[in-house]
Amino acid sequence: MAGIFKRVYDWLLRLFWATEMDITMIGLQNAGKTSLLRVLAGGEFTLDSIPTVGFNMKRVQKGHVTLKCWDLGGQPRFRSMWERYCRGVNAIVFIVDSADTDALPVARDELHMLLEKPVLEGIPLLVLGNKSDLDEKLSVDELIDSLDLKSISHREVSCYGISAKEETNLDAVLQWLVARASK
Ligand SMILES: Nc1nc2c(ncn2[C@@H]2O[C@H](COP(=O)(O)OP(=O)(O)OP(=O)(O)O)[C@@H](O)[C@H]2O)c(=O)[nH]1
Ligand SMILES: [Mg+2]
Repeated sequence: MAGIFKRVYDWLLRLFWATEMDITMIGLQNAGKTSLLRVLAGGEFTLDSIPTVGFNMKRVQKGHVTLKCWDLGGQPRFRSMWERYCRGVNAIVFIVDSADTDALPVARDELHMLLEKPVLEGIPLLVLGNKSDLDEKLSVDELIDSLDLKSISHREVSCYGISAKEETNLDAVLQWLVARASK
């Protein structure tokens, strides 16, 4: 019975208070952006995910909020597009493979270079250390240090550990994003 009330309540919220927000997901190749988006959108996790060429877009529904998620290719040849797709969005999600310590210095440099662009000033940033299911993963504190997140100013910054594979902490990700819908 409670389930029916919840569905009717969500439907009324959507009807009278529908909100759409833009989210851009960036990060180096193989971080797990496309895998995360696929799982958030209700799809299955696959180990043989194909590298993104250009970008991919999916809508994710969370209550009355529709998250329009732009998932960009992370290979070097696509990184020059990141800035364009980050302009004017409600939040930027930067994803790293938390078990790939060799890639972190490059990820840090790419992130800081992007955030220096004046046009992106103030846009909230959510950093996700993906693949927390792997033994070699770094902790959130280690990620904050490796990516030098404490030096970032003039914007909100949060960092979570997640696993797209095991669907760990994904609800916290959606809640964080939805809370930035009207900002
Ligand atoms: N163990 C584990 N593997 C993951 C996880 N998320 C993604 N992967 C794997 O990591 C690889 C890369 O995933 P993608 O989602 O294609 O990575 P991407 O960031 O979209 O890569 P580009 O599109 O090239 O930028 C795939 O083999 C995925 O199966 C995770 O949470 N845990
Ligand atoms: Mg991809």
